[in-house]
Amino acid sequence: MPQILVQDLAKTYRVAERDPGMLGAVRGLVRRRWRTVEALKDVSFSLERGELLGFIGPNGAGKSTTIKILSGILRPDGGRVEIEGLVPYADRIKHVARIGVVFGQRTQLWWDLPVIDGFDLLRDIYRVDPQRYKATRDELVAMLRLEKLLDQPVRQLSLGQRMRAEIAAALLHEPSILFLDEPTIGLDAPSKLAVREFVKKLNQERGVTVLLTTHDMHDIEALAQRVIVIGHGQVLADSPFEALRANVLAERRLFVDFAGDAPALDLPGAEVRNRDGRSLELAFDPRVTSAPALIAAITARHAVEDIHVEQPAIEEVIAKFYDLHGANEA
Ligand SMILES: Nc1ncnc2c1ncn2[C@@H]1O[C@H](COP(=O)(O)OP(=O)(O)OP(=O)(O)O)[C@@H](O)[C@H]1O
Repeated sequence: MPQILVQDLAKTYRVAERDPGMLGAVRGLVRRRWRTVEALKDVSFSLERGELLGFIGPNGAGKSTTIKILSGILRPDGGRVEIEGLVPYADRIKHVARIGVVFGQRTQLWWDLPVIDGFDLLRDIYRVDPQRYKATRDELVAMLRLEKLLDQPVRQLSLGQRMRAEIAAALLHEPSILFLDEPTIGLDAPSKLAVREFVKKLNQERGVTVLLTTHDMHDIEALAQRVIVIGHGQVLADSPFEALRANVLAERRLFVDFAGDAPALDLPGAEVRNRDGRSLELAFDPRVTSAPALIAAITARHAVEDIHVEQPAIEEVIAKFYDLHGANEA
């Protein structure tokens, strides 16, 4: 039995419609019109203990809705969810003791309280054994470099500092599963790296299962062994990222700087993408030709100063995938 099982999950929201202007607002008070939004149609996947899953999709695809259902905040309209044998929305109290949740855009700490007091409150809420709590807290404080922040009210923390405190807060009761909804949103580069490094360690050394949603493809590249892409309320892909790349945008790019002006080249299997002064950019499909074959053909006929090969950035691969599935912003 997988640790997380999701089958045919469906969730529809009812949204009040309003005509524009003041008159529309008044009319809306008297007679409401409703529209439905199918956030999830039939989402199915499962996760084994210790996996680190990147859960991605364009804006409005249903990622947060899925996390809210998995964490027991929302009840689905259809389908089945079981996490360690519990149904999150039905067995909420038992369930929340086993999971940690971080929503990048919201805080679970108390805005006006010093960080350490918020931690202590969570200890009481989760009824964590005091000795165990102290050991876990001190370890998290050291790992996330929170020592100097403990006495500061949460509202005084920078975004990056707050995010580190939020992650610690979500882990004080030692959950076996961590849901991270955009944990690096708005963070500067060093803070992003710190969060990534911590999440990786938590997963690899403690075996905590992680489900991560993010729009930052570098998070995915750095962390996720497996990626699920959702769009239109459905799972569009579920595979290791490299398999997705191979299916979507296998092409490689060859960048050549010539000793003189870049020549007009016509090489089988390669297409000139850009030619500018002495530089040339070629795109090629590695299943058709290879970088060494192209380099050999070019250097046999032309004096070359520099040459390197790149693969398309992960953002490009994902953008192309959304495009192919007509899944841009739902
Ligand atoms: N409380 C709500 N009431 C009405 N509609 C909602 C509500 N929450 C989400 N939706 C709608 O459900 C759909 C899925 O939203 P959700 O927040 O799950 O997407 P997401 O993939 O997390 O998007 P993003 O990447 O923009 O955060 C969207 O069309 C959204 O407008």
